[in-house]
Amino acid sequence: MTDKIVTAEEMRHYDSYTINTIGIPSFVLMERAALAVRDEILHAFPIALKDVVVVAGSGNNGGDGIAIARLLHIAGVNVTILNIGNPKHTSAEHQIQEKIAHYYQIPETADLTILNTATLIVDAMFGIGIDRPVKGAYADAINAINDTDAVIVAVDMPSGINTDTGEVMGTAVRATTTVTFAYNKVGLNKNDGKDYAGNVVVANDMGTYAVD
Ligand SMILES: NC(=O)C1=CN([C@@H]2O[C@H](COP(=O)(O)OP(=O)(O)OC[C@H]3O[C@@H](n4cnc5c(N)ncnc54)[C@H](OP(=O)(O)O)[C@@H]3O)[C@@H](O)[C@H]2O)[C@@H](O)CC1
Ligand SMILES: [K+]
Repeated sequence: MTDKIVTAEEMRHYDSYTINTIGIPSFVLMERAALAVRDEILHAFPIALKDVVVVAGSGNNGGDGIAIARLLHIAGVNVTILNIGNPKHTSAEHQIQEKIAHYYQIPETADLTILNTATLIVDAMFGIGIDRPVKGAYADAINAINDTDAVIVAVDMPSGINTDTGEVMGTAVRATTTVTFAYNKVGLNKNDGKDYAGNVVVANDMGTYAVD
């Protein structure tokens, strides 16, 4: 157990060392991340599981989200994936998660109105990889998430919150709970990030190696 609080760069360094030097495949880390979020959802929000929508961006945060959708689907939850990312920019891990989700026949849509029927929303748009202000369709999706009465579980970071400063980058998801991976993040503890994150759960058994 550690109370280490890290920046995006530190987290990327630890992830990279764990994957490239130690040799734990990134897909293993992604599955462990997804299992942690699934467990938190099933244990903390059993009464909000009627209609779950996973909002997935095109990077690895979105890949986590699609894995979470699969794990909830396997657990018998009615879950739909709302894809808001750019299909031309999907990460390798995200593409594999998509392929697996298709085999499981998990419903997918690009229609934001599905958010109005959601009892629980998993925010997997952007994690530590957000690098510019959120605009256009991405901002519309975040604002639509915030306009619902659903429980909102953010994956790693509330989308739109700067991992290092806690500042809102244009607009940001207001989460009920944020499940963050390996270590707490600076941006979950200062400025608006503190409020937008809601209850912060650190999934600290990821196996990520904290090398200097
Ligand atoms: N590394 C690991 O081993 C592990 C990582 N894990 C997970 O991966 C996450 C990090 O993944 P990541 O590095 O792919 O970044 P991520 O947060 O998905 O964002 C990049 C994407 O967002 C996009 N984008 C960014 N800003 C944008 C904007 N304003 N407006 C619009 N688009 C914007 C950007 O688009 P592009 O710049 O390509 O156009 C790209 O598609 C991390 O938080 C954790 O959840 C876990 O699985 C555990 C193991
Ligand atoms: K997120």
